Amino acid sequence: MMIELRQLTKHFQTANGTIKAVDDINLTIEKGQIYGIIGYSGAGKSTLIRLLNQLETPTSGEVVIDGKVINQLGKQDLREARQEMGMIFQHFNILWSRTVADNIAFPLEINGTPKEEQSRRVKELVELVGLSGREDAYPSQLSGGQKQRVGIARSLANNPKVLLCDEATSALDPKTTDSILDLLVDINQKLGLTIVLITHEMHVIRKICHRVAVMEEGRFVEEGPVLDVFRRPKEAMTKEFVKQILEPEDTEEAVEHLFSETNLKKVYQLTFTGNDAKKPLITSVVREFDVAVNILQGKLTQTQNGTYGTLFIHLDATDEVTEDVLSFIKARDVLVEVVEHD
Ligand SMILES: Nc1ncnc2c1ncn2[C@@H]1O[C@H](COP(=O)(O)OP(=O)(O)OP(=O)(O)O)[C@@H](O)[C@H]1O
Repeated sequence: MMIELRQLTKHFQTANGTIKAVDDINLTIEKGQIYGIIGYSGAGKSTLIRLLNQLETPTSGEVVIDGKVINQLGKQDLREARQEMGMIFQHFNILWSRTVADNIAFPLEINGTPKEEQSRRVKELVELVGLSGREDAYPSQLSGGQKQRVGIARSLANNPKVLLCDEATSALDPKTTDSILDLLVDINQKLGLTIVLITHEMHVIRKICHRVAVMEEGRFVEEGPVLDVFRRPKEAMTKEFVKQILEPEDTEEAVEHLFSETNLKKVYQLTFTGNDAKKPLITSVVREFDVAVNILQGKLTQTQNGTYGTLFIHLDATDEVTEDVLSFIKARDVLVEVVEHD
């Protein structure tokens, strides 16, 4: 395992009393995992991520990174341990007076890496993050996505084992967000890097995380594989986040609309939870059975663990064939519910 938090607590004393920013958190993150922590503003996410690299020291508890209890290290050892953790930020934290190449070289200069080695490493990193050709540009000449690519390259300069991402895409538009998230997955796979990210956007969790924790008032109210949490959100807060990507009200409205526009009496709602894809399933139904399948509406979303979402279909077949088709679908681990018009 790469990261372990043991009864981790951080309290702040303020004029209005004690704030429990992080309150007795236990967590294990495996090597190579992309771990997401989601919560609203004030939940304690920033404090938690800052505890991971000791920008904050805990009130009590332990932060274990790659076998070392880093909140008990002396200065020199802590400096070394920190080199194994890169961090990227919402507002990029890049140096405006330096070129792309010199920004990326900065951490290498600081730790005295020889010039030649610096140039070699910068070239590698520029390629890795897709900035070839922009080495001599200044930050003001770059788009937001490119600035974050510089931030990512710089954070990787010292070959860290862990990358911490603090709302790394929150300042970017949706398309740029997706390209940066794709880059993070690419780096995770190529380098086997463990990634911990904090966000208030479910889309980010959905797109790249393997596991997620939902944080509220310093605690994790829910934790697990992304798909399990999507499938069975237990807490009200989690349901709100899951809604961000599934919008069930829209679906209900759409079905009402469907019934009012057509004279259909019965449709089937298929819920996919981690299956490969809808297409092969529907194609094989049509091949195997004497049935016409109308796909009425659907919202399917890809996660790191498979497809999640719902599809509304209408079947034009005899009752017997319909029964067989439904059994066939259910046998493929798809939940089937009947929606009837009343
Ligand atoms: N240095 C500090 N001194 C006092 N209180 C603090 C300090 N840092 C954070 N807090 C408080 O701790 C709580 C958690 O803050 P934190 O910034 O970790 O939350 P967050 O989930 O990251 O929210 P945001 O996204 O707004 O930063 C808040 O109530 C905040 O006001």
